[in-house]
Amino acid sequence: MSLLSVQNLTKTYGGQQVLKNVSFDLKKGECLGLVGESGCGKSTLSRCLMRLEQVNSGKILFRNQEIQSLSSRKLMPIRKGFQIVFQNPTAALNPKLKIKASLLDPYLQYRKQLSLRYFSFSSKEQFVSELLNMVGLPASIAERYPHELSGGQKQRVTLARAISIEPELVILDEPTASLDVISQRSILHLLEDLRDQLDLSYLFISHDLTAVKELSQRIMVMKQGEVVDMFRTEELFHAQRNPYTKELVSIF
Ligand SMILES: Nc1ncnc2c1ncn2[C@@H]1O[C@H](COP(=O)(O)OP(=O)(O)OP(=O)(O)O)[C@@H](O)[C@H]1O
Repeated sequence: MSLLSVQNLTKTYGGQQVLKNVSFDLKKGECLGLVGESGCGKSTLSRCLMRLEQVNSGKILFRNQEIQSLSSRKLMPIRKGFQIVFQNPTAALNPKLKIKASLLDPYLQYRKQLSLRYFSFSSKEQFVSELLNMVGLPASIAERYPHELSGGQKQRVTLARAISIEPELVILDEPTASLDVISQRSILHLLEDLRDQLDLSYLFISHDLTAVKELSQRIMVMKQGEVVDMFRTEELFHAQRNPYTKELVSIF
């Protein structure tokens, strides 16, 4: 069974069709990479999948359940199964909240529907420290504010927050784009570790074909709102690739 199934998704802004019949499946345990030039609709797709935007037509099925037009109340118990990590961790964290408050927020929101497998909750302090430990940060970070952290540390915090309710799927929308090369590498390694330890599936959106190649089992290529190519990662250099994929490969 597919964890996520997207069928003929269409999204229009004004008169501009930004997503054109986008269809794909993502299997449990899989990392599906998504690449394509700036403006091709990658972030719009991720916002539609998260139901931050309403689609014009098409279906989004999570665990075989249609979610594209569910009410907020009906979506709530399903919504805990998928989380998103954005490109800019500074914008994703409330500057007025200490890290511990940001980390507790999703748990407190969903606690009635949660039965945790990997984390335990005996106290707020212990839970926050377990989360920080999972993303390679010291427990003392809990008492700090976002502006007291580096970009790499902030992205680790947003990852800790995303995994705190043990989702099955995490949408990674260019999670390393705002970081320096060394921090990018360590976040990629962390993503690999978290996937293995927490049995996660990823939709990994990135401009960085090298990073996508490293983390993903399959790669999907978008151009001007359409999926133009989809293949197993080891087939990236095969002759039958779409000309646009070949163009992307030649840049890297
Ligand atoms: N809220 C909006 N209102 C109107 N147009 C929008 C809106 N959001 C995105 N667009 C347009 O939709 C198209 C796709 O944008 P989107 O941000 O999804 O691309 P992207 O592939 O994620 O780009 P990047 O890699 O630069 O983040 C662009 O032409 C953009 O201008």
